[in-house]
Amino acid sequence: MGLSRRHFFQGAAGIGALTLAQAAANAKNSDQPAASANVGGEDLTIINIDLLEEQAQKKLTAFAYAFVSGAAGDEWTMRENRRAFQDFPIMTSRLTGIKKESIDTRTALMGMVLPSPIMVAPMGVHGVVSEQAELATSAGAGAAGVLYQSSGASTKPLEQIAETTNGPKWFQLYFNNDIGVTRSLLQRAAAAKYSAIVLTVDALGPGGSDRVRRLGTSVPRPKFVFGNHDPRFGGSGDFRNQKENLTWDDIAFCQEASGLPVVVKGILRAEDAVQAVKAGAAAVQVSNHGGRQMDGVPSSISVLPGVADALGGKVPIIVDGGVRRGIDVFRALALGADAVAIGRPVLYGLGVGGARGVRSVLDFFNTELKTAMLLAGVEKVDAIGRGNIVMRQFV
Ligand SMILES: Cc1cc2nc3c(=O)[nH]c(=O)nc-3n(C[C@H](O)[C@H](O)[C@H](O)COP(=O)(O)O)c2cc1C
Ligand SMILES: O=C(O)C(=O)c1ccccc1
Repeated sequence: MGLSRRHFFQGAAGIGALTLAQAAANAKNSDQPAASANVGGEDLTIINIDLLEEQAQKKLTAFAYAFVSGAAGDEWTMRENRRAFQDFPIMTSRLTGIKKESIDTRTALMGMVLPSPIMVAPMGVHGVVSEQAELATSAGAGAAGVLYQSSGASTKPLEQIAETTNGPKWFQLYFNNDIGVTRSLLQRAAAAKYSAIVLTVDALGPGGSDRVRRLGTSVPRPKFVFGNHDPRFGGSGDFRNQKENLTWDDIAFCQEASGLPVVVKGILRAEDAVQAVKAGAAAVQVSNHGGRQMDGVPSSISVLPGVADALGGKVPIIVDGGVRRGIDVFRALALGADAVAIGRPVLYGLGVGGARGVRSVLDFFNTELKTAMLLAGVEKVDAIGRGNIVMRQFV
């Protein structure tokens, strides 16, 4: 099997294959992150993410740590998100003549060229972790040159977040029962120059966990603030009034109301991925919400190859869940992802080191990814493919 992967396609309309060179020519976002202003906090030396989590546990309030680290039920899916990477050992190529300086992580995605295939997954209420909340997280992501997926349930309003980051950004939507509220959020996201809508389809609300419940009233509980719905910031509606009975038609609504491409987040089943594209999705995000909604569903990485085969390169695939090492990013790319989103580690970085802590976490992943590419003998992200994995399950 060859190592080369499919070309990238732009949008659900199938405009055609977009090579890296073409995408670079079209790119709205520079492939070099702009010099970052006002990135506060503290640079962190990250040995690994488990050690960072230990530091975060010491520094955060008991509630904040339980809220971020927890997952639904017995947390089997959350553990499985990490364990299942081990089902896919990496196959390397030797004597390739590739050297460190020529490793190129640039990634063509939805008409942009990103410096790396790593992005920040949408997470609600960063205010629970840090006073500056999403303003610090998004600034840190921008400084690292990493795309920021901004949660619809952010503490700060989406406009303020957009002003703070100098990097590319997508807006994640929790579809409101009140269609007027949903339309207004979509229009605000477009006006604030988010370049895609991420429609989350796997969640009913904030993820509860036994870790949070067992704290009971023994610890202070912050009030969740939802900046996008706060009338003081031009918002309306109640965040909790979320539409449970989403249908395929809601994808087209998001596209039409915003004029932006729609990424459907929370897909596990290959048939759902195909249906999402038929319904107008410009990309699919394979995810189980970090195991925070339904426990017992499979890990993201285990279902990724099936989704990739079913979509056959028609639209880009983003994957998230349990990514804690550069080699995890590498494995996800090899199994068919075009980009990889990181969740909890980013909030641990925020809690321990503010904006600079976030940048340190993202730099850690980028550095580890480059090392993995060098050691595997692959020069470009686009050339990472199934040939880089020992396919024990899928031969
Ligand atoms: C504290 C927290 C809040 C989250 N909030 C959202 C959210 O608002 N919207 C959403 O689509 N996903 C949300 N997620 C899920 C993440 O986008 C992502 O799917 C998951 O965290 C990835 O797994 P990882 O944490 O193992 O990297 C949240 C996850 C965490 C940990
Ligand atoms: O906790 C979550 O996983 C989540 O999606 C969420 C939703 C709303 C507010 C905060 C977090």
